[in-house]
Amino acid sequence: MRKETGELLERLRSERPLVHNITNTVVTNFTANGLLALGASPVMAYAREEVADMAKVAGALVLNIGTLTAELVEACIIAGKAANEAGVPVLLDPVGAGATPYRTESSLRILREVKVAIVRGNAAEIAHLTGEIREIKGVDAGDGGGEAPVELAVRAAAKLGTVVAVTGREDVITDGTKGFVVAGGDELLARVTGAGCLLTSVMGAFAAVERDPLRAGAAALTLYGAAAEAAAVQAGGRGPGSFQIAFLDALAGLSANSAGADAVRPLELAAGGGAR
Ligand SMILES: Nc1ncnc2c1ncn2[C@@H]1O[C@H](COP(=O)(O)OP(=O)(O)O)[C@@H](O)[C@H]1O
Ligand SMILES: Cc1ncsc1CCOP(=O)(O)O
Ligand SMILES: [Mg+2]
Repeated sequence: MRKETGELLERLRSERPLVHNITNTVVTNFTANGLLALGASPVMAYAREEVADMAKVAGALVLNIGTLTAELVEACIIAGKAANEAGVPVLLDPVGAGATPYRTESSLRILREVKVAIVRGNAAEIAHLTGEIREIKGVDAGDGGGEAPVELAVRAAAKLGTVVAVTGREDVITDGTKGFVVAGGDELLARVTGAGCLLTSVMGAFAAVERDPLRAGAAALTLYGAAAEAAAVQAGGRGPGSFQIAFLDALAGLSANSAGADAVRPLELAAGGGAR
């Protein structure tokens, strides 16, 4: 897996895939800079008049409802359908699902009308999409209720019929029957707004160069965690501001050897679908 992750990073850097983001007003600049630092080519395009044309020529489409409006949700659906027709992978970040009914309903509507390759969210957001209640405060997860994210991710993937990534201290990506658990990262990621949103877009960049969403997602999660660890060292305890800048540098500095040998392990599922 480590070798494959390095190869995917090299492929990404040579192909520089166009990632079409329909995202929120908080994280637009950070997302574009993070994708550029990694080696992808970001574009933000929201107008209903153009989203289908942009999505069709992109390597991946990332839908993010962080500052949703009725117009934005319509744009997501138009773009998502065009991407589906063109065979372009679509990712969804259901920011704040569960914080308000409108966020939950809009995420579920997108999932009904668009074939989504990967949904990535924190534990509270993913739980709310499956109809379970978890503590959520705006866009931030609570403590996750103590349950291992593996169980939640497996249940959500089965219920939503798509690959699901649940992130937090430990990350999980699964299609409900197999997947990966990824360790690493740094707590400072939770102190930088947009760290989750950028991660979903980074997963989009990998999905553009690797059609297996589990492998693409695992590579993105592994390298993102490695970049965070390098940035924390570089920031030297100065805090979230220094870390944010160091993190962009660390994304640019990722190499085939950056992924830790034991950062990612295959998800083992017991007979009957439960996690072991
Ligand atoms: N306590 C933590 N320790 C290490 N990494 C973390 C921690 N909390 C979040 N992360 C990382 O931060 C990134 C964003 O995840 P998360 O905070 O779950 O998303 P969101 O910002 O959407 O709530 C992921 O790479 C995740 O692994
Ligand atoms: C603070 C905030 N409010 C609406 S969207 C947003 C950004 C959320 O970003 P992330 O989920 O990546 O922390
Ligand atoms: Mg988020």
